[in-house]
Amino acid sequence: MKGPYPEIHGGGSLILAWQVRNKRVLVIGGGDVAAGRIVNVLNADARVTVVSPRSGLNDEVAFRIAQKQVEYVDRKFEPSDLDGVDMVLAAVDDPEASTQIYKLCQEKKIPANIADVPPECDFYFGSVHRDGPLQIMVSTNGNGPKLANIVRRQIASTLPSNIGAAIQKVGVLRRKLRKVAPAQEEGPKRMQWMSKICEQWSLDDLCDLTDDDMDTLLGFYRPGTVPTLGAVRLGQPSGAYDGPFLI
Ligand SMILES: C[C@@]1(CC(=O)O)C2=NC(=C\c3[nH]c(c(CCC(=O)O)c3CC(=O)O)Cc3[nH]c(c(CC(=O)O)c3CCC(=O)O)/C=C3\N/C(=C\2)[C@@H](CCC(=O)O)[C@]3(C)CC(=O)O)/[C@H]1CCC(=O)O
Ligand SMILES: NC(=O)c1ccc[n+]([C@@H]2O[C@H](COP(=O)([O-])OP(=O)(O)OC[C@H]3O[C@@H](n4cnc5c(N)ncnc54)[C@H](O)[C@@H]3O)[C@@H](O)[C@H]2O)c1
Repeated sequence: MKGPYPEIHGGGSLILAWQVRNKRVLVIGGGDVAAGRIVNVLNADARVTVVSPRSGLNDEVAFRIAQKQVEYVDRKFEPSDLDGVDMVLAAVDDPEASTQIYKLCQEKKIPANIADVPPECDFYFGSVHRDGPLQIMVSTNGNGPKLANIVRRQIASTLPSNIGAAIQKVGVLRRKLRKVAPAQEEGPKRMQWMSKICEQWSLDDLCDLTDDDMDTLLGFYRPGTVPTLGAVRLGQPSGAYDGPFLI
């Protein structure tokens, strides 16, 4: 029966923003695919260890090892490498080793991605656009990785060039707001106010917000009332403001 709720269309993946900061990620292999994986997890602030014979390292992986961006073990994978590891990314050109790695990870309940072997992946990578705090991932759920890349680039080309910078400013403002309006009394109103700022201010205005502007804005924070940036710049003191409001 068709209810009033969203219909279920199974067969997708659960797309999440996995917080791996300071988690231990083991990358097995040191070739081209491993190099890409390493960039992905370093950008998410993980602690990365690479296991691969030195003879198989590509230039980029060798560079990151030399720069101490990752820890390095110069040999083939051994099962003890999995001790204390939170995530495994395997990119080796040896199907037997890949399968052994995946089985061990399953036994130890360590989430694993084995490049090129979809049935041996607890999660797939996607094609990612990054602009500061903004990340957009496109997945074709294993159907067409090249098309994921094409769709991602098409989406990215439609985005305003200052969207990442604007989002970064909103992040700072939200953190300041939470101090001014604690959740117990102000939770829902605070969220409404933040949503209105995002809807009514232009991206340029958000980008232009200085630290001082934010303090002024929050100085006359009143739930349900959103001033313009121009009004903020007039620097009216807290509570006494009756200039041009947007709502
Ligand atoms: C997103 C991205 C991240 C990354 O891996 O870096 C990624 N593949 C990328 C590129 C790419 N990979 C391949 C080609 C050659 C052209 C082609 O085959 O289409 C190209 C294109 C290129 O290189 O430009 C070969 C390939 N890939 C897989 C197989 C095995 C198979 O399909 O059975 C084969 C061998 C097929 C064969 O031998 O025939 C499998 C997977 N690849 C995935 C992710 C996962 C599903 C993602 C999704 O469906 O959306 C999944 C399931 C598992 C995983 O690896 O996590 C990255 C795009 C990032 C970007 O560039 O923006
Ligand atoms: N999913 C994808 O998007 C995608 C794209 C291209 C290739 N691939 C696949 O990913 C795998 C890796 O590709 P690549 O281009 O990086 O290959 P590559 O040949 O450049 O690198 C293989 C690496 O594995 C290392 N290695 C081999 N056996 C090992 C072991 N037992 N322990 C530790 N390290 C070991 C080698 O030293 C080398 O560094 C291949 O199976 C390839 O077909 C996947």
